[in-house]
Amino acid sequence: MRGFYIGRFQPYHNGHHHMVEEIAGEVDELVLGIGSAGDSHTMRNPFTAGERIMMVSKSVDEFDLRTYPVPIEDLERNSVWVSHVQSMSPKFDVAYSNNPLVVQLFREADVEVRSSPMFRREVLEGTELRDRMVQGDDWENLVPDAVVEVIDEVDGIERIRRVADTDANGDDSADPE
Ligand SMILES: Nc1ncnc2c1ncn2[C@@H]1O[C@H](COP(=O)(O)OP(=O)(O)OP(=O)(O)O)[C@@H](O)[C@H]1O
Ligand SMILES: NC(=O)c1ccc[n+]([C@@H]2O[C@H](COP(=O)(O)O)[C@@H](O)[C@H]2O)c1
Repeated sequence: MRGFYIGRFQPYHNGHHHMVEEIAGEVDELVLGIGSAGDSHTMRNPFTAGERIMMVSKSVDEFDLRTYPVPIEDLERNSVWVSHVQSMSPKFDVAYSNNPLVVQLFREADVEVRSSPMFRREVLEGTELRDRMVQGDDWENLVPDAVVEVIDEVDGIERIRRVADTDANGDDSADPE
């Protein structure tokens, strides 16, 4: 059986990792949808699809599970989003998500969806992690080691601080100076 799990993974954290570990006990193969793939260099979406593919691929290497990372760009129309996902992904039998909109769209398209309880959500939340990176607070123990390595390789902390500064000044444009 093949599953599908989508997230923005900005960054991929231990909550996502815990979910993949649980999913690994239920499926033989898993497609990892890298959501909002066209977005990067903003406070909400600092990392590129390629960088997120590295985070996810290196992290899930420790599980006995074949995975396929697939970047999925956003669409203006929710009503055709499931078809868009299916057009980009290997075929899957079941979708995993805790995001209410994603759950609703898959169910309306008659795709089986499974949700799970949130794991340590008080700290394992992308928004919280990005805030910690900007503030200089501890975040490294909330993500797999491989994610620390990737963020280091791409100078991610420097980037997120710069974009936080840009966002705070109300400037959405990428100003290379
Ligand atoms: N701590 C967690 N435990 C279990 N599932 C989680 C946890 N955090 C996120 N998820 C689920 O993983 C999927 C992808 O989440 P996403 O990449 O948006 O992370 P997030 O932590 O919610 O980030 P953000 O704060 O940036 O929105 C969603 O289905 C989400 O509900
Ligand atoms: N219309 C659309 O493009 C559409 C609809 C539902 C979810 N999504 C995407 O799916 C992903 C869901 O992941 P999260 O659970 O991390 O929010 C996000 O990247 C979100 O933008 C896109």
